[in-house]
Amino acid sequence: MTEPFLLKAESLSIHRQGRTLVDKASLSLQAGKVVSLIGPNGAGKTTLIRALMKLLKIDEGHLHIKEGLRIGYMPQKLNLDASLPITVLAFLSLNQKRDEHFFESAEKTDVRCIFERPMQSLSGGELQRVLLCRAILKKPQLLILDEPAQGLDVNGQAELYRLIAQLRDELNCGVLMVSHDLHFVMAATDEVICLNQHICCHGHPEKVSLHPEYLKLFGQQQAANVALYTHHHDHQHGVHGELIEPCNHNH
Ligand SMILES: Nc1ncnc2c1ncn2[C@@H]1O[C@H](COP(=O)(O)OP(=O)(O)OP(=O)(O)O)[C@@H](O)[C@H]1O
Repeated sequence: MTEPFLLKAESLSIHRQGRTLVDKASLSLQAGKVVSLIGPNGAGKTTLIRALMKLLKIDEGHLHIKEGLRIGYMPQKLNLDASLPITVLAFLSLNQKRDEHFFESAEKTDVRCIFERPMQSLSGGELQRVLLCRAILKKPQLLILDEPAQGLDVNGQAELYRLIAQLRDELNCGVLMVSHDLHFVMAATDEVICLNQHICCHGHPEKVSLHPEYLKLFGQQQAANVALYTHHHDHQHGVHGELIEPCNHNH
């Protein structure tokens, strides 16, 4: 019998140095579904996803992982040694054959054109695309992305979330991503899990965005986002973004 889930966590708790970092968290991930993990700084998001990948010891609870599950992971940070320059191509080739799939993955994530560039010279958006490319090289059934759009401007974020949705469709993989970009999370996610050590609320983005626990944690930020996206535009911009003085219509 095939399991309906790729990964299922039941009441996972992680304690370190007398502190509870994750408290009885339960979740389930399926092929073709995007789940976003949101929560304030220090809420335990990275700790939880590292535990789901068995990179950290779980103190209580159960973790069921589909046999042979291939996970592609995009970490939050990449520590590169500045004294050891490495090109994008060499970085992606570490432990990886340069076969047809390798070049297809590079095409999909649009990194082929930067193969010869040193990793240290990449812009934030280019680096995120390279890390995403590396995450899909092993043909993952589950993609785990830790703040994939960090440091990108609004257009860069929109582009990256579009790419993630496209990869989900093409690979039919499950996606679990940690995000702080509530605006995009709400638009690009099948399920939102709001974590603050314990899971405060979860479900469809529209439902979660109205949940009292969510509003307590993110109400102000959401209000600011709404203000940002619906600000009163009482001026005009020229083609280069310059401000054009309002005209006086004295007819
Ligand atoms: N090995 C450890 N021992 C003790 N405390 C730890 C350990 N690892 C993480 N922590 C603490 O656990 C808390 C949760 O950290 P974590 O990185 O999971 O949060 P996060 O939700 O991913 O935060 P951010 O949004 O800032 O990335 C933090 O207070 C962190 O200092």
